Amino acid sequence: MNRIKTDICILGAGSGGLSVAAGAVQMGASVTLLEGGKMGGDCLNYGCVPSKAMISAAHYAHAQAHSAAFGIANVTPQVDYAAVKDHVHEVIGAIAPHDSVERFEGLGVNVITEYGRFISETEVQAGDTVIEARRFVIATGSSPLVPPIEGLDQVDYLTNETLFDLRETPSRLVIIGGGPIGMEMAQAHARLGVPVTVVEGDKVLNKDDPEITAIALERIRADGVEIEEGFKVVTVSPEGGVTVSAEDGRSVTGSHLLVAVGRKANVDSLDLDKAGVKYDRAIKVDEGLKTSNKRVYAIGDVTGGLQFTHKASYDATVIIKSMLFGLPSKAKSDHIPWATYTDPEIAQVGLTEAQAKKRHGAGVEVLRFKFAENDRAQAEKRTEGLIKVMVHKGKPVGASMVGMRAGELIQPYALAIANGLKISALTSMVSPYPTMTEVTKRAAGQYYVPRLFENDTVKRVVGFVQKYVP
Ligand SMILES: Cc1cc2nc3c(=O)[nH]c(=O)nc-3n(C[C@H](O)[C@H](O)[C@H](O)COP(=O)(O)OP(=O)(O)OC[C@H]3O[C@@H](n4cnc5c(N)ncnc54)[C@H](O)[C@@H]3O)c2cc1C
Ligand SMILES: NC(=O)c1ccc[n+]([C@@H]2O[C@H](COP(=O)([O-])OP(=O)(O)OC[C@H]3O[C@@H](n4cnc5c(N)ncnc54)[C@H](O)[C@@H]3O)[C@@H](O)[C@H]2O)c1
Repeated sequence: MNRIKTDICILGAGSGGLSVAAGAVQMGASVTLLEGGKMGGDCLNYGCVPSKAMISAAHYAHAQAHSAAFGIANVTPQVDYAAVKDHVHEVIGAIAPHDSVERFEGLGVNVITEYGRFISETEVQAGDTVIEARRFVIATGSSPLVPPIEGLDQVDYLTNETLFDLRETPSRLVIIGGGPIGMEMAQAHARLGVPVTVVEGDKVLNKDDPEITAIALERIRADGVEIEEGFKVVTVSPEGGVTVSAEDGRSVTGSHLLVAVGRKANVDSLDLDKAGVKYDRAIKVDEGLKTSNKRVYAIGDVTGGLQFTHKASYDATVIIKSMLFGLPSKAKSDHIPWATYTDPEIAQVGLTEAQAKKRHGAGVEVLRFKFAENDRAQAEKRTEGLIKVMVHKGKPVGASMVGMRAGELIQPYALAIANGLKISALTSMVSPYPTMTEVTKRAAGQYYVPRLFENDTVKRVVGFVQKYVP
């Protein structure tokens, strides 16, 4: 058995682990990084990257079939599903060098391509190496949750770990779960010509503001996605390919089944008890992302909560400050945005309207601005869209958005909320015309409409100045 000593040992080379490794080694710490699966983790190999690459292919298919409004004849897209998957893997391949063993070794990180598990409070074993470290970082991510639904183990089903390797075109895709994975993949497949049914136990996209999601759902349904809400799957059978059935007797049959019902933290093989690290469904961390063993941090999906790539990278910045410089550092979550890449996209930062009213009561003002009033949206014929901004004491506390590229357009509000800026910071920004981002400024401008345009005092002052000031 080899024994090595290092300042920082990181378990998992996904978004969180790689961010810690790159930051810590370049600031002078000795770093050992363990990865038993693929470098880049879920995001690169089975998550964000392949899903967005598929969505991009679906966008081109949809555009071919919907160009007549611009004076260009619609054509029926000739989709080669296997070639779409080639494109997906090309994109993964293009990004992979950035996350590779070679790049990280080049930065000075000691990379061990093995899974690690704790053997004591200060040691981890990976293959035939025992690593003793000053600090450990658990960044082992999450896996698709496969619920104990009767009959599910009797059929072939897909998850995000296998979907992007499927090369035969489904004749009908049934998706269990109408969260972001389910809805992004449903619309992408529908646009690529695959009939799709989503079955959802609750409401689809239920973590977002319903006024916002209703606008996206209109277009998703128009693309041909069938949605069955209140359809909690209780049995699955191989009948007719694959059939899912709900408690109330409804059933849906397809050729392929995608299970997208949430995530399970990767804690099982870590021997956390030997490290004195407490966990239940996820690893428990304090505000500084330390576990119950103060030498061990946990970041990203394995801690539950918001499960996004940018959240895992943010967690990395929080712990680097405390591990490398011994400074106090606390993770916040109010300023973490998210976007769901349906078309139109849905984006959120801070509080939704319901959350803001619950937290701040009647003191919350909700500003609204429709994309239809934006000239660029008119030129693009993408007028379906809405931004809502929740303001408390002159500061935005949340923004919810639906519309073309909402994931990009939400960012001025992510900046404002992260830095506690006033709504006037948004209105004093000058946006180039004609851009979609003008909607963010125009929404903020609504704050001043009653204060400036519907205000008798302002009118009196202006009248006085016009009459008496030369
Ligand atoms: C289909 C899909 C689409 C998504 N789209 C988006 C998106 O558009 N935007 C977004 O922000 N987020 C998206 N996400 C979420 C995002 O992928 C995750 O939040 C992110 O990957 C979490 O990063 P992480 O570092 O915590 O974990 P991961 O990226 O999962 O990395 C964990 C790594 O740890 C390794 N590992 C596990 N156990 C051990 C061990 N014992 N020793 C060593 N290594 C170990 C694993 O092999 C893995 O490589 C998506 C997820 C899915 C499934
Ligand atoms: N654009 C993005 O940033 C993006 C995209 C995809 C995934 N993700 C991340 O991955 C996570 C997981 O996504 P997800 O869509 O798998 O999970 P999710 O938890 O967001 O949604 C799962 C859905 O499945 C439903 N469900 C559960 N059991 C069911 C049953 N038996 N029958 C019918 N419906 C059932 C739930 O009610 C829920 O709405 C997300 O929360 C997010 O953090 C992010």
